[in-house]
Amino acid sequence: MGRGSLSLKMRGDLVKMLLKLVKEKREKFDHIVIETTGLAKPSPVIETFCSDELVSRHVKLDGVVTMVDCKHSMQHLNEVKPRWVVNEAVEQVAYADRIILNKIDLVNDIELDMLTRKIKLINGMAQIKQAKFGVVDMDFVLGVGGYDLERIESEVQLDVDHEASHHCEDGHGHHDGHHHDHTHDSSVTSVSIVSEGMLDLDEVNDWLERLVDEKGDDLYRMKGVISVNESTGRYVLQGVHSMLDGCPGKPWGPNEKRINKLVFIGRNLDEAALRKAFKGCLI
Ligand SMILES: Nc1nc2c(ncn2[C@@H]2O[C@H](COP(=O)(O)OP(=O)(O)OP(=O)(O)O)[C@@H](O)[C@H]2O)c(=O)[nH]1
Repeated sequence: MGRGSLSLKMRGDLVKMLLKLVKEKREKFDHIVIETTGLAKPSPVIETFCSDELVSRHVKLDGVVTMVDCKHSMQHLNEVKPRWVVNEAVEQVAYADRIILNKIDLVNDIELDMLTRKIKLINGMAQIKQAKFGVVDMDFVLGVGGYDLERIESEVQLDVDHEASHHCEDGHGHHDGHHHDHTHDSSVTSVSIVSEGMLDLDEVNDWLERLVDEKGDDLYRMKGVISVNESTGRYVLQGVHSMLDGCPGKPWGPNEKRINKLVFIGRNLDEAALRKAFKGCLI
């Protein structure tokens, strides 16, 4: 697909092409893989699947896979653009469900570690795999279920260490590196909240509706598994910009710790405000 943003015409072409494939060749494929150029913004392609009624009736967006060239991408991720210009490299990392760190043979361990940290600060949600010549298991890139509420649980695998690398309450010895990353950071980051406790579902809904109303454009993706005062007690959520989706998840086990896990990826996220709003929903 072409460069830059997906114009209305290109989006129309994409819709036409998808519908044609479905109509004429439905039995001949299991998946459709769309490869964008290195300069494409992912959100218009994603939106095409979520907002076009005909398309969403026939095909489902499985996930966004981003291939990162370890040798050259740090330079692109750090590129400072004018305020109104998006950094496509950052956007492509931010929207990804899966990230392949390719060409690891061309960088040393320190470079690889710095790049991995940089990427995790932008996207604390994606699963990351290292590769040479793009070799990864098929399962890593197909059948991802990145937008599937039933799969949210396995997608939001935040542990305490992971959490520590995403904000400044960090006592794990990589404080310096973390700080360093922040000072050069682009405005696209992840905020993850991992916390025990029960939440009032109505309050959560009010909070998130307000959030997407006010910040929908800047809120790229959101996923969460939370413990609530209703139904089975477990509730799963996912969102892209102003589209929010949620439903009860599988019940908590009798001895299972009820840990809320939420990840937000977006531009100019106000971490303190998100944490405060989360706390405000605790019962
Ligand atoms: N050493 C090394 N070379 C690689 C690896 N993967 C790809 N290459 C080589 O890098 C060169 C450029 O390939 P890519 O970076 O994949 O470029 P491309 O995907 O064809 O081009 P774009 O889609 O425009 O990025 C080719 O010669 C590949 O053989 C790798 O893991 N290690």
